[in-house]
Amino acid sequence: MDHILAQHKLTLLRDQRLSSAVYRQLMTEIGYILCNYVTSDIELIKGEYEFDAASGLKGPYVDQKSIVIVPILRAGLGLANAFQSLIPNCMSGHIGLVRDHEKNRVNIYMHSIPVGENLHYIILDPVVHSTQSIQAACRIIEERFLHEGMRLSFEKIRVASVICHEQGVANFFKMDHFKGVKIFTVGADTEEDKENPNFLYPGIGDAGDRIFGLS
Ligand SMILES: O=P(O)(O)OC[C@H]1O[C@H](OP(=O)(O)OP(=O)(O)O)[C@H](O)[C@@H]1O
Ligand SMILES: O=c1cc[nH]c(=O)[nH]1
Repeated sequence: MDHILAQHKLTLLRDQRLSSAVYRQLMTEIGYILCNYVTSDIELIKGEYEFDAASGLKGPYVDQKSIVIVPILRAGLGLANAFQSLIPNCMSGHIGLVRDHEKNRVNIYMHSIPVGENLHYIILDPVVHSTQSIQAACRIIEERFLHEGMRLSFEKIRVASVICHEQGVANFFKMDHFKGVKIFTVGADTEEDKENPNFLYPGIGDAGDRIFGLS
């Protein structure tokens, strides 16, 4: 996402000296810009709203309930306020995941996902690294559809992120299973931290810990 203000704010987020308050604020500000981009190509269910009863004049409006934001806990919550501010009547789903570095997998500890025809899902996760977390999130949404006897088109899933690992995302797009998923990101790092390859370099640190005041 080539937006100069988003790039500027990503540069600031990379600063390890930031307080959690400033980190969260920057994350929210990036969230507003991301929300604008992520929703710009969604074929939303639009209608006409009569805003003047006397003249019968109408204008276009969006069926906000056709959008489901899905923050991946914890760090995805850092983007949720921005999306909820701009789409205040959207639905929210939640997916709780945590990476298990030793076993090289993610553990799912909760999920709550509304399902329906014509819904658009926006997965929120500031960091997309190996992509295991967004893969798990996509599969959970897919399974929820199957459970309800419906088939999910992955074209209905968008991912909003702040920083991605270039190689991780390239690998993700080679997987036929997730064909149709779009990832929106502000920056892409090519390197991992030499001392701890579970983190990107320069990255934005441990997003969950930094948002919630643990580092
Ligand atoms: O693409 P991946 O390799 O899966 O890594 C990205 C995930 O890792 C972090 O979450 P973490 O598991 O640390 O949990 P947290 O959000 O609770 O900190 C981050 O918030 C992403 O969800
Ligand atoms: O928070 C996170 C998660 C994965 N990789 C990172 O660099 N940061």
